[in-house]
This record gives sequence, C-alpha cells and structure tokens, in this order.
Amino acid sequence: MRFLTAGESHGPQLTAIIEGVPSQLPLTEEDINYHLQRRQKGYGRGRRMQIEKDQVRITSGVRHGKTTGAPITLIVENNDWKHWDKIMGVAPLSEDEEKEVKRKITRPRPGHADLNGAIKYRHRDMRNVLERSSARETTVRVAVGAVAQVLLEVFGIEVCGHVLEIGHVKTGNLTYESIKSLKEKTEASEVRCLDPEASEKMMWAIDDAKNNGDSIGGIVEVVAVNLPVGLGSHVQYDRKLDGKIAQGVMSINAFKGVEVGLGFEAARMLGSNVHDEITYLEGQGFSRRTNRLGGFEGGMTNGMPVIVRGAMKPIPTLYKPLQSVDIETKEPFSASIERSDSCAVPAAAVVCEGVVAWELANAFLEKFGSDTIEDIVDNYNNYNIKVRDF
Ligand SMILES: Cc1cc2nc3c(=O)[nH]c(=O)nc-3n(C[C@H](O)[C@H](O)[C@H](O)COP(=O)(O)O)c2cc1C
Ligand SMILES: C=C(O[C@@H]1CC(C(=O)O)=C[C@@H](OP(=O)(O)O)[C@H]1O)C(=O)O
Repeated sequence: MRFLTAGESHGPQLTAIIEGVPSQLPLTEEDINYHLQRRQKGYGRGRRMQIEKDQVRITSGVRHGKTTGAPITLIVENNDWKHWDKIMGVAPLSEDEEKEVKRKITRPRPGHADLNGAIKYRHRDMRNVLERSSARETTVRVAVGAVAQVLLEVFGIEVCGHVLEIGHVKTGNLTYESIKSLKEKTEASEVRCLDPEASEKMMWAIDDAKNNGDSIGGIVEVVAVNLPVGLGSHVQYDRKLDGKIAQGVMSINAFKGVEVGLGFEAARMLGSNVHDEITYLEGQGFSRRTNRLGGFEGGMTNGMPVIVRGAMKPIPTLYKPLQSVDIETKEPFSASIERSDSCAVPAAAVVCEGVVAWELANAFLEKFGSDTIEDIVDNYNNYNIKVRDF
C-alpha cells in the first residue's frame, strides 16, 4: 500500500489517497472517526481543538461498506477555514485585496519549519511554510492509520499508543495484560497514561509549563500484539521492518527519537540481560521467555508484542519570548504571542499508533498478498499451520 496526504492547516480540507488496500474489507467512516476523536482529546491542547470536530468523508474506493480495491480517498474538512478563506484563497489577489488580507509572516519561530522552509522555497511570507509543516496534517495520518488498524483487526492484531512520560514525570512499571484493556484504560485518562497517579502529575507538569509561557514534550509508546513471525525481512536494508517503523515515527512532527524494545538502554546492558531466550512447546511452536527486544530480531517480527517508543520535543511556539530575527528587517525580536498547544504528547500517542499500524499492515500484505481479503485469510491460515509445525 502507499499513500499521499495534501492540505494546509487553515485551508479548506486535508486529503489522503491510499492505494493498494485489498478488496472486500469492511470499512466505514465511523471506524475512522473513532480514531480522529481520540487524536483530538488530551490535556494541554490549544483553542484550535475546540474549533475542529474532525470527521472523515470517504469519497472513493468503498462501496456499500466494503473496499473495492480501488484507491481510497479520505477527506477531513477544517472548520477553521471559514476564518481563513481570504488569507488562504487560491485565486491571485488584487492590489486592494492584498492590502486588506495580507499580513506577511516574517518572524521565524525557533524550532519550527519557518526559516528553513522560507529559505529553501524562497518564500517572503512564511505562512507558505507553516501551513503545510503544521501537525494539522497528522489528522489524515491518523485516518490512514485507522484503515490499517481495521485491516489488522481482521487477523486479531491490535495496536495501541499511550503516554509513558511528560517532561520528567514517568509512569510506574506497568504490566500489559492485553491490548484491549490497554486501549480502554488509556481512553479514560486525559493524558492517555495508564497510571492514574502519574497522570495527575503529568497534568500538573503541563499546567506548570503553560503558566510559565512554556511548552513540554514527552515519550509515547506503541504496543502491537498477535503478530505473526516473519513480517519484514533481514535480506535487504530497506526491507527491515523496525527500520521502516523508525522512519515513520521520526516523520511525525516534533519527534526527535525512536527506540524498539529496550532501545538505548540495551547499549548500557550486558548481552545476557538483553537477548530473549528461545522456548518451544509442542503444538504451539517457538516463543521467547522475555520480550526485551520489543518483538524484532533481524528486521523481522518474532511473534512477541512489538514495542516502539517515540520522543516528542516540546512544542516550538511559545508564549515566553525566544530570540529570533525578522527576515525582512533583519532586526532581532522576541517571539510574539500566538495560539498554540502547550503539550500535544497525548495526541501524538494516537498519531504514533496510526503510523506503526500502517507499517505493520503494509508488511502484513507484503507477506500474505494484497488483492482481496479472502485470499489473504487463506494465505495467513496456511502460514500459521506451517509456523506451528516448524
Ligand atoms: C499533535 C501535534 C500538535 C502540535 N501542535 C503544535 C502547536 O500548536 N504549535 C507548534 O508550534 N507546534 C506544534 N507541533 C509541533 C510542530 O508541528 C513541529 O515542531 C514542526 O512541524 C517542526 O517540525 P520538527 O519539530 O519535527 O522539526 C505539534 C505536533 C504534533 C504532533
Ligand atoms: C490543528 C492542529 O494542530 C495544530 C498544529 C500546529 C503546528 O504548528 O504544528 C499549530 C496549531 O495550529 P493553529 O495555529 O491553527 O492553532 C495546532 O492547533 C491539529 O492537531 O489538528
């Protein structure tokens, strides 16, 4: 499968076109809206989230509740567009309109895409950069991830993202009984964290940052269960599935780090405490005693839960002034106040979940075929027998 997204933060809509989704997959707008609503929740977001009520419209590739195998178009309209239609209009402006409408953005924010994008694409109005670099785009990334999740669920594969850390506040050691309860429990928390005590401290940390005109980042974790052995491949660098997932996670706005299983911690430990011992049970096949490597060996899934973590830096738009330079006057200035999130880590956990689900679904179809669900189910069942009897 492949997809492209298009659309600006304050334009009329965001669009994604997905190609290669198998036919006969039951898919409704509600399946996608469930995840869009999850992304909109979360403590620390700014006023924009009160304006938007994200709802998808499927305009191709689905008929009478099932995919046809044709490209699927997903559209999410921006409610905020009504306030921006002149500023974001497509038609050229007359001189009068230009005076009325155009307040050029010439003051780049440290940590955002503004300055690099303006230099690279030679824009004197940095709105041309910020509109597309905005994480508003993650709306349709989540919609695409939702389609991937619907596909994976046919095969009992569940994916869930939650928050591990906000600033210096960490969750305690948690045991994951099942991905289902993981999802249910995180829905109940305003910061999408499983530990109620830590959740409260996380909200204090967010309030603290906000009250000081600052922003705060954190770490999210995605867990996926019931995966077969052998998604991805060891034979070529660009087929290693952990590598593909890492690329996806790093592509999320403001993500600055990714790890699988123990991740960076493994580098500080001895091998005997890192590698997962192999076991065998007649009738069930091979397994691992532990899951420190997060479900991956050799770029392939090993049947254990996939565990991926991503580190999100603090939001760049700050109420507290940071030093920057105006691109027209070349004079230094201190950042002006703009509408912004102070923390978007809980939302980013949902985005990360969608991104991981997308990579897993793609690898799944590579292994088991991609034309129609019935054939994929046959291939999958046949493979499972072979794996059990190996
Ligand atoms: C869900 C989400 C919401 C975000 N909200 C904001 C925001 O309100 N203000 C802001 O300056 N950056 C926000 N960001 C981060 C910027 O989009 C990001 O820092 C920017 O695109 C530059 O990319 P980079 O940080 O990956 O280098 C958000 C990111 C995510 C994932
Ligand atoms: C719109 C979303 O996030 C936006 C991401 C974002 C940024 O700079 O990345 C800036 C803010 O937009 P605005 O300037 O319109 O308030 C966020 O609200 C969203 O997540 O749906």
